[in-house]
This record gives sequence, structure tokens and C-alpha cells, in this order.
Amino acid sequence: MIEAEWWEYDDADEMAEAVAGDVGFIIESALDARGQALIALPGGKSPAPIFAKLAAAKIKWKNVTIIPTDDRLVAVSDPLSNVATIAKTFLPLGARVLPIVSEAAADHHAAGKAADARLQELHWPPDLVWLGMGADGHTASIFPGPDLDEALNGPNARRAVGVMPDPLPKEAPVARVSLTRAAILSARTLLITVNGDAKRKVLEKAIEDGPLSSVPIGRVLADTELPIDIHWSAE
Ligand SMILES: O=C(O)[C@H](O)[C@@H](O)[C@H](O)[C@H](O)COP(=O)(O)O
Repeated sequence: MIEAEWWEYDDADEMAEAVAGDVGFIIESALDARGQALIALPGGKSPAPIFAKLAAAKIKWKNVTIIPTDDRLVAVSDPLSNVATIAKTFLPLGARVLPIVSEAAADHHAAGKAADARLQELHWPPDLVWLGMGADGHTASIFPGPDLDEALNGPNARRAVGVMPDPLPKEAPVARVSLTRAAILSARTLLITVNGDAKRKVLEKAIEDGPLSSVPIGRVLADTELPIDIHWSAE
């Protein structure tokens, strides 16, 4: 049974304010408790305004490590790079921003293994995994395709996996590296941001269907014992 609490906003700006406040609080609490924080931030376009608000928070950023929940196998100079969006905002503040893809990887499987090795060196679990969701119900880079089962049901210790979505998503038609379901659910807190009525319907149904869901986010969240905060804005 997925325990989800919905927070609703009229527009993206109002949501950005609220989510930045929550994420700032999660980071502060981790810094108070452990002296350091590890957070995983989503890719795509919609989180950028929230990142900008979060960046204004007075936080000891040098003690904060940030990883993307997933990234596209592209150069950091490519506009599709998720880590580049994160780095642009948080590197100047002194945060440690760790890429999970490297251009040296021969293919997405090798990239997934390299990302996993990199993540194994971190102080786990993450204090926060913040997820976005595509209109097709993918989350992080967990998509339908030949790598879906490994992403969902691979060994518990595996933190990252290489993914070749099938079909390739229009907005970024490239191979990816993603946190696995186990890594996502290992987080101390889980937060989701989505906007618009269409995504809301997809997410509500995915949660209702749980393990039987036809879309990745339902399968990722199924059986989680973490309460989930879902922040939704109408626009
Ligand atoms: O593809 C990626 O890199 C993402 O991390 C992905 O899961 C993203 O969260 C959704 O595609 C939603 O993106 P938007 O919020 O921009 O619609």
C-alpha cells in the first residue's frame, strides 16, 4: 500500500517556493544529524526553477553532495545533460556535484556499471531522492524496454543501471543511466514533483495499480514503506 500525501499548488512558482522550503529543511536536518547530506535531484526541465529557489537558502553547501537521479549518455556540454543543469546552480555555491555518467563508457551497460561503482563509494543512503515523472509514467530513467527488469528487480545492492529505453523518448532520445528501484527506495525521504492534469492522472492510477501498474513509476513505488510527498502544480 503506497502511502502518498498530495500537496497542490495553483502554479509552478508557488510549488517551487514550497518544495525548495521542504528540500532545504531535509538538507538542514541531515547536516544537523550527520554533518553531511547526500541528495539525488531529478532531471528534465521542470525542476530548474525549484533549484533556483533552493539555491537561495542559507545552507552549508560545501557539506552537501548532489547526484542526479538519472542522466542521459551525453557530454556535459550537451543541453540534455541533467548533471549540467544541477551543476550550473549548485557548483558555484560550493556543493559537491557528482556526475553519474562519463564519456569514456563504451555503451549503456558499461556506463551503468561505472555509475554503480561511483555510487558505492558514497555515504549511503541518500537523505533525499526527489523524483520527476514523464507523461508516459517513467521516473528517473526507468523506462519500458530491455533494461526495465534489471532497474526494478536487480540485486538490492545495485545502485545504478544502464538503460536503453524502448521506444526512445521524444524529448531526449538517448541511452541513460538511472538509480535502480532499490536505490531510490533506500532514501530516507522520497519526494515527487509533477505538473498538469495529464501527469496527475497517470500518477494517481500508477499508485492505485501499484505492483500491477503498466507504467514504471507505479512499479517503482509499489510496496515502498516510505511515506511519499507528492507536490503537484496545475501549470
Ligand atoms: O528524463 C530524465 O532525465 C528525468 O530525470 C525524467 O525522469 C524527468 O523527471 C521526467 O522526464 C520529467 O521531466 P519534466 O519534469 O521536465 O517534465
